[in-house]
Amino acid sequence: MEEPIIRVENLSHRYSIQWAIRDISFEITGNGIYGLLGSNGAGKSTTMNIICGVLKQTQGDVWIKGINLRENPVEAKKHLGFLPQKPPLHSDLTVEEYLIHCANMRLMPGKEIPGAVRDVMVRCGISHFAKRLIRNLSGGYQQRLGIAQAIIHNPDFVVLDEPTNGLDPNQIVEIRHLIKEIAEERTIILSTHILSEVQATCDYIRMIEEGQLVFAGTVDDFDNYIVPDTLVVSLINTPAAEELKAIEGVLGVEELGGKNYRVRFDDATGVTERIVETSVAKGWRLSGIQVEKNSMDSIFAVLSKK
Ligand SMILES: Nc1ncnc2c1ncn2[C@@H]1O[C@H](COP(=O)(O)OP(=O)(O)OP(=O)(O)O)[C@@H](O)[C@H]1O
Repeated sequence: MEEPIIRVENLSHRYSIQWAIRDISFEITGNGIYGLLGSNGAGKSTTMNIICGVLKQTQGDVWIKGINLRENPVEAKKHLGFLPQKPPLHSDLTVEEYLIHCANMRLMPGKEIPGAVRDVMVRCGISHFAKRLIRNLSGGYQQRLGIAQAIIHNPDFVVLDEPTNGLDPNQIVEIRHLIKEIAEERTIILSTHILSEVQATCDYIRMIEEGQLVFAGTVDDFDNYIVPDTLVVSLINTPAAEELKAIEGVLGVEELGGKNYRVRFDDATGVTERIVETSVAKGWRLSGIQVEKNSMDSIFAVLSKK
């Protein structure tokens, strides 16, 4: 069986008496972008800091490519890149000097460093700023450099903490594009509390609430976590709500104004068929019928029990 890129087993941590995270277990085998979701104080940073070897857990274990992070941190971290919320940039260095410094910190062999720096600058679209002081870069380019330092040693696993925080809308689009590109060859865990970011960027979701894992699945699984129970129906020759309510399987009808009705049901397929048939029989002239999906916000609220 394929070795997971990361395996987290029964991870628990307490700062003082209160547990910040409790018994979190998951593993990731394939490439792609995993969104780490959770409300404020849910335990995301604690989990990420442990996974990145910045914080020592109270209990449990983390393996990166089969290497135990607690027992063999230097080896495990060779496969790991990390961009904290505040990128660890040195404003008085140039882009190139800083990346050489990062490569040295990563214990890369000296002869590999110039090539690696060149490659990562091309990859992250910052080659033209190689000689520029970091303090003179815009926020978007500083974030590109933050991503470059996280992947300079070509790790299989990269953790990004709120990577688009503080960027303007154009920079956000560019950084998301870059993250998707680098995820083609590696696994990324991306922490965010912006649900539209998860929808735009991630393939999978892990959600933590009150220190426990409450969801693990694809973005589609998350989207469909609450089974829809309403349809929006548009009828050109508007009937009285009672007529719709009389259709078998319809549990309630709300008039939305114009030609639209919200219909609550117990079985989507059966009710849709019966509404279409009744509309034809009664000449209502159906112009639209669609199941109403729950928004990611409402699913997030249910999972975080708010
Ligand atoms: N250094 C610390 N000392 C004591 N308690 C802490 C410390 N850091 C975090 N906590 C507590 O641990 C719990 C989890 O916090 P954590 O920062 O991991 O959550 P989070 O999901 O990252 O939140 P946010 O989105 O607000 O950053 C919270 O109750 C928090 O108050």
